[in-house]
Amino acid sequence: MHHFWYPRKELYCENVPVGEIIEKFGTPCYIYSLATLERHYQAFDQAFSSVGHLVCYSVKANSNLAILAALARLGAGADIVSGGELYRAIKAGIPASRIVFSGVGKTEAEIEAALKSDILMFNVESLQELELIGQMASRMGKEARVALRINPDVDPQTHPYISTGLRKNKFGLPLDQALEGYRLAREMPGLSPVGVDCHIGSQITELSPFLDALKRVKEFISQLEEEGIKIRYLDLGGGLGIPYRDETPPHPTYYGQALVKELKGLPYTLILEPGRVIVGNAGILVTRVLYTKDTGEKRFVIVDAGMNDLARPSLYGSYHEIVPVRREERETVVVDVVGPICESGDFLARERPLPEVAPGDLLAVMSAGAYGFVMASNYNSRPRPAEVLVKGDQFYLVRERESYDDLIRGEIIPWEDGHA
Ligand SMILES: Cc1ncc(COP(=O)(O)O)c(C=O)c1O
Ligand SMILES: N[C@@H](CCCC[NH3+])C(=O)O
Repeated sequence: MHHFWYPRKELYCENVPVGEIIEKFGTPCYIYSLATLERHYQAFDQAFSSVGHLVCYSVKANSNLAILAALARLGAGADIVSGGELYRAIKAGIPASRIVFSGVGKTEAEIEAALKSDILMFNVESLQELELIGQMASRMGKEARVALRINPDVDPQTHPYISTGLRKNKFGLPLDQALEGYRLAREMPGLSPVGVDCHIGSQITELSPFLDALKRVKEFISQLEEEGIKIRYLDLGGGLGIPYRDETPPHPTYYGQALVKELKGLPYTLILEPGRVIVGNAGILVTRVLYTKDTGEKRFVIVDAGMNDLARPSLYGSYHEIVPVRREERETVVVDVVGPICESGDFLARERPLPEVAPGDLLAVMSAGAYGFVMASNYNSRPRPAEVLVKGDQFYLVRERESYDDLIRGEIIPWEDGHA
């Protein structure tokens, strides 16, 4: 469910006509619905209300400060994967005591910042990282709370680029190495092994991979207990999918029920790291048609948003619904919707039936709230788009469109200003 709708002929976000926002801020433009975001967070949180739990929103999905601050107000924690995400989460008011730090390549500087902030837990992904965190914590007179991320070797049946829980993926540790890690963590003075972590992939649309992973995690925890290692936190990661087209992922309520059923009576605080399911359908990308052309071979709709603004179609062949901002009686034609980037792989949709459009028309690319702006780049020296948040009948600019000055910030010509 989301709050993008057509009360009459024009697309609205909550109670604001999308066209009105575009008149003010131009295209391309990401537009987010606060009501959708809040509703998704609350539905997800509610699904786990019968057990001790903490929802750590996965910042990588959409890290705009306003989005993070809105979630912070609802009591969300954060799943971060970099020093930059730590900085954002704290700036947005998410307490460090609700932050978990995942990722295979944490640097010393990032670990130090997280230790100084006293985050809830490090989700550790290698034995070398574990040792480094232990040494650094000891040096700083601290004890780092850690979980090892185990790789349960289950197939999440998602796009290979976003599957993370197979043995061949770079994420986590195989069970035997993880066990070794817990033994090490128990002995090292700077470490307190308090959790077990597992995340198997993203855009998962079935319950079974989650349940398979949980089964292996539970078996692993029993093994730990046999060794006298008792954990408090069970972090099951994120990954619940959303409908982009005709997928039918389980509703968070059923996902919650299924996991909770497996955990009833166990003395763990459950941590969840949802990203896409919270923010994916709370955002759209609005773009303007620049030109149309029919090459005889194909019909193209050339728009002002490209793969630099929304990478998912080019990167994964992902499907995003595209709808006209103004609905009119028009003939349906099959087109490729392409951007201005000089790459043949720059498309938002291929072979897509769409109502015929003309230059100047606005199109909305739906379900673009997750892994949209965060993956945008400046390729072809294109400033990244504006981001706008809608709340009821109000709308707020939450990130300015980048300027040409932003594009060259930090660049230096060595032979100017006496440099060389
Ligand atoms: C460790 C970790 N946690 C959480 C997430 C969030 O995943 P999703 O947006 O699919 O919920 C990801 C991304 O896949 C991740 O790598
Ligand atoms: N960027 C991916 C998801 C990656 C999840 C991060 N572990 C997507 O757009 O679907």
